[in-house]
Amino acid sequence: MSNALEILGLRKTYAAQGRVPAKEALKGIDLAIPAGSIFGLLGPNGAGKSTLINTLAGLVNKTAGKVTIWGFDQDVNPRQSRAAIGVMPQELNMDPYFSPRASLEVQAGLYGVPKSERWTDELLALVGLTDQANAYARNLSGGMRRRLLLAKALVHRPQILVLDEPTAGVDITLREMLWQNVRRLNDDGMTIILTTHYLEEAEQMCDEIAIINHGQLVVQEGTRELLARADGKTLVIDAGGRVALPSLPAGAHPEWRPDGQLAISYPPSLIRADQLLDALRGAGVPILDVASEQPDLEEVFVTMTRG
Ligand SMILES: Nc1ncnc2c1ncn2[C@@H]1O[C@H](COP(=O)(O)OP(=O)(O)OP(=O)(O)O)[C@@H](O)[C@H]1O
Repeated sequence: MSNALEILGLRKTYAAQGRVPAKEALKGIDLAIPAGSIFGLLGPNGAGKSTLINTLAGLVNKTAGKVTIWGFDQDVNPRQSRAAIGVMPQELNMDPYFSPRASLEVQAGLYGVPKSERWTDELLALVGLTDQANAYARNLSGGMRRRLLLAKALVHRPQILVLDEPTAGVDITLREMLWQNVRRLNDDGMTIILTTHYLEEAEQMCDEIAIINHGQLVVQEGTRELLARADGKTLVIDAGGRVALPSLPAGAHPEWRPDGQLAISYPPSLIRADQLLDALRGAGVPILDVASEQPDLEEVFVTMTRG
């Protein structure tokens, strides 16, 4: 399987309700998600990310387009395509009287997982809920509920795991635990698709990223290639304090930072770092230390979703 998921011409228009007009949330999305990847789906608020994910999960009926999950067309083989995907939703609603163990058993029943193939205890251990296995869900903290949602998404051992904002509002310990789990599942071959508003997290976790805006795909690319699109780097120099600067190659912008460091931003497509260093050295500017800063995903994201 080369692509875990293929989406062609996906459209979704929410019907008008009363005075609320119809809303075209997805305007023809094409997307191919490689099997085995950790794939980030990014976009500003209202871009259509949840609509897309809910379409994959079968929670939203698409208006048009074709969705193929693990080789199964969603409309032709709904059962197989549903079995290949597990979704951890954003909302934390759950039955207050079900224990984590009972929730997982019910979920496994819904997916038709035979008793002999269930892995409830392993799942509870995986998400760190062994001690709470028999507690009422209403007594679980927000973080524990989130972990239970992750376990629920995994009961039928899907090939593809979709995480909708898995770390929104969770503390750093839980966030790390979630990412450890995600990496472990991915190492075992599971394809991971996630949405997040934390771009640093996407930069660290994702092999490939798609950005959507106003219901349209803006870009889909490897994380490294996407970062390389931003033609801006910064050379940060410790000159031992503020000194007079020579004129620098056109396109370079020097600036003194509050900590006394000299930051020169420049387009690497036009200027090489050694040209800047030569110009400084030639003018007798001391270079006690030097570091290079790359643009981050945040900058690329803002540029690509502007307007
Ligand atoms: N059930 C619905 N009925 C009508 N309109 C909807 C419905 N769900 C979403 N929308 C609209 O569709 C658009 C896309 O919403 P969606 O929730 O998919 O965006 P999102 O990218 O997930 O946003 P966020 O980052 O805020 O979660 C928005 O304009 C939203 O108001």
